Amino acid sequence: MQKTAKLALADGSVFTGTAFGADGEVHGEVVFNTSMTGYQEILTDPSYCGQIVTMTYPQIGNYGIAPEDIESGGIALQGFIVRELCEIPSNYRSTQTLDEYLKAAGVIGLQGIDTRALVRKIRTSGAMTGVLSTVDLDDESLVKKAQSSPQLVGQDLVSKVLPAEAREWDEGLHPLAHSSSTHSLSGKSITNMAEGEDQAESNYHIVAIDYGMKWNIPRHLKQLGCRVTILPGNCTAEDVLAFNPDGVFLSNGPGDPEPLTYAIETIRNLMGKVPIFGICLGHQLLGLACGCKTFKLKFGHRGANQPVLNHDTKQVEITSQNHGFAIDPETMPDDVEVTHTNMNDDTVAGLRHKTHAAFSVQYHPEASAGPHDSHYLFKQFFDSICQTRVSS
Ligand SMILES: NC(=O)CC[C@H](N)C(=O)O
Repeated sequence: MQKTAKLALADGSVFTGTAFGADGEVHGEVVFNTSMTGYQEILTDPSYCGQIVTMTYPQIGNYGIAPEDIESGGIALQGFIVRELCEIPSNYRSTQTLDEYLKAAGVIGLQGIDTRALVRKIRTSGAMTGVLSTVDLDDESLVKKAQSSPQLVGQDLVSKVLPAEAREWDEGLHPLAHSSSTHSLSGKSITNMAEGEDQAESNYHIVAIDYGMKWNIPRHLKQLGCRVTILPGNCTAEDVLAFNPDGVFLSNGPGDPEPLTYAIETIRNLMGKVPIFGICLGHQLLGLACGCKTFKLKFGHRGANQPVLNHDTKQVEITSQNHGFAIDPETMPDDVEVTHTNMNDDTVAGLRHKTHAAFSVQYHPEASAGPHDSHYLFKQFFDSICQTRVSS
């Protein structure tokens, strides 16, 4: 028998549909993602911690769940909303339906609502807090709860998703993830990433600081032929330097970057000592460590077709994105420059320090899911590691 679920927003609107996944009640910031594929990677991206995610693509679940496609140890988002759930997936890699997956993970799903109307509301009014419930179906009570649930701004959500301890990462890219443009088709190494250098020959060591990292990032770092050590996002600069790394990577992660003062301090103490590359939250934290400020976007960028202009090459990259905050260019000090711009709204999509080897992007070159246009950034990081080693 079908069970009712409801989503109430802080502006008083209520959407009634059918429940799938687990039963219960959650609150969170309601956001939308425009990707046509990649729902499994979205579900397991820790950056969605504290959020209820709506997919704009009308049918979700049609290729099921494949264990190789997870991006972290579990699902960090609060709830998942689709127009239509596909209950009979067709995919030789699938081991479970989306419904079964959410049930097992204890995550509430809602389907059968007008997701276009919901998205238009968010686009017009901005991301809002909401409550998703299968247990309380009283509109008035749900709206009250939505209005009194906490805002994302000012919260440290990284502490909820960072790993408990350090570990080594040994997995390279999945053979299916190799693109012909940047990776050798033998699946052995990234031939043109390190100018023909074979994976096994590099002895560089990268420390990746994990604020809720998507696993396709260390897969890419490993594919560069480097030793990869992952440290929890609350590590100090001394913890990092104790490994004597050749490069430091700053990961993606959930929520507002400004409250993460411990992470900003660590990065500030690493700058100038070791090459740094940051993605998404890592980009925002690098910017904050350089003296920039961040602000909250009206409804954020979440999807797999965001156009970004590379100022060096004048080329446009189509990128995968998931963020609700951005660097304020007005606050950028003189020793920092913008390298990439989001062409939809002219927000900062990449920056670099003019004197230290440190650069970052607001988007996701590891894709997963999404286009592979920006894979070159991993090579750029590798090159800056090589150059620093040669000149030191
Ligand atoms: N994917 C991410 O790292 C997101 C960064 C940050 N939490 C934001 O929403 O802007």
